[in-house]
Amino acid sequence: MIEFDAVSKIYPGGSEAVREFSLRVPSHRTVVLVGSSGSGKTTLLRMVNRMVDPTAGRVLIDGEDIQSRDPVQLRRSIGYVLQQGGLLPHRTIADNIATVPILNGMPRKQALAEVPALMARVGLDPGFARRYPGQLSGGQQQRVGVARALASDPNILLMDEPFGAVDPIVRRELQDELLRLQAELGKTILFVTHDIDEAFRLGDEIVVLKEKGLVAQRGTPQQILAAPADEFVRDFVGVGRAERQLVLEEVDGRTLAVDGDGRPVGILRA
Ligand SMILES: Nc1ncnc2c1ncn2[C@@H]1O[C@H](COP(=O)(O)OP(=O)(O)OP(=O)(O)O)[C@@H](O)[C@H]1O
Repeated sequence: MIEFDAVSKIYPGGSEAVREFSLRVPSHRTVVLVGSSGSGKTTLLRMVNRMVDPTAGRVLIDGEDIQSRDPVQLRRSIGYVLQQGGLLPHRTIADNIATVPILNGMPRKQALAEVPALMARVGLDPGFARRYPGQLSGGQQQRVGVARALASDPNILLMDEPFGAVDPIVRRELQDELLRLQAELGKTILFVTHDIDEAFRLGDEIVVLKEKGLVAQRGTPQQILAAPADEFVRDFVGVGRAERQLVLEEVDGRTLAVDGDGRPVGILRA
């Protein structure tokens, strides 16, 4: 479990990124922080692996205040996936994926021997192992980023807009892949996005943030969609958007769901 206990962050220079934020991320769950640019999402995520230290408050992992943990050791024990993959361009895919296990002291040969299974796990052809990141598509690079984050089998995965730089179709594939992986692996995932649809797809729980990490609402996707806490959440979730305004229509004896623009989006199961 990850616990934010009234954390605040004022960056040197005076910019206040987060004000007294508290949250529990239960083990084996996916919690999504969603909010517009500058709401403090990345700052909060980075507090978990001590890339950012709070100016006030505490972050605990399984009950232990991480302020007492060595930041480098801590970072290597947590998977971290970034929007641009963060891959080393002059190292092969295999070397990129094996980086953390090797840093953790695993013999290089053994770490490299585990690469094909990791690649297969994220839906990548192990034949790509000898290629370089620039030879892969954006979506494939993101899969490498996920494989690298999983390589040392961390309990916690931090994901910062990991699918933000790929086109919508690939994005959807990567989301499906993450759902499949999570059903298999049961990691504790803290996921950051500004895309509410992505949050709805992936999150067991969603935290909608306003500026400075102020929580507008938290809950399951169902709770947030059914009962947005205020005007801000209504707007953010797009309750009034045509594609969220479904009505049922009878056509040839079957019941279709039709959106606010009249487009059919689904059919009720008999
Ligand atoms: N290293 C830094 N130094 C000073 N100010 C910073 C730093 N990092 C972030 N900030 C400021 O803190 C606030 C929150 O930034 P943060 O990146 O956490 O938000 P975010 O919700 O992740 O935004 P985005 O979606 O644009 O990444 C912003 O006002 C930003 O300008």
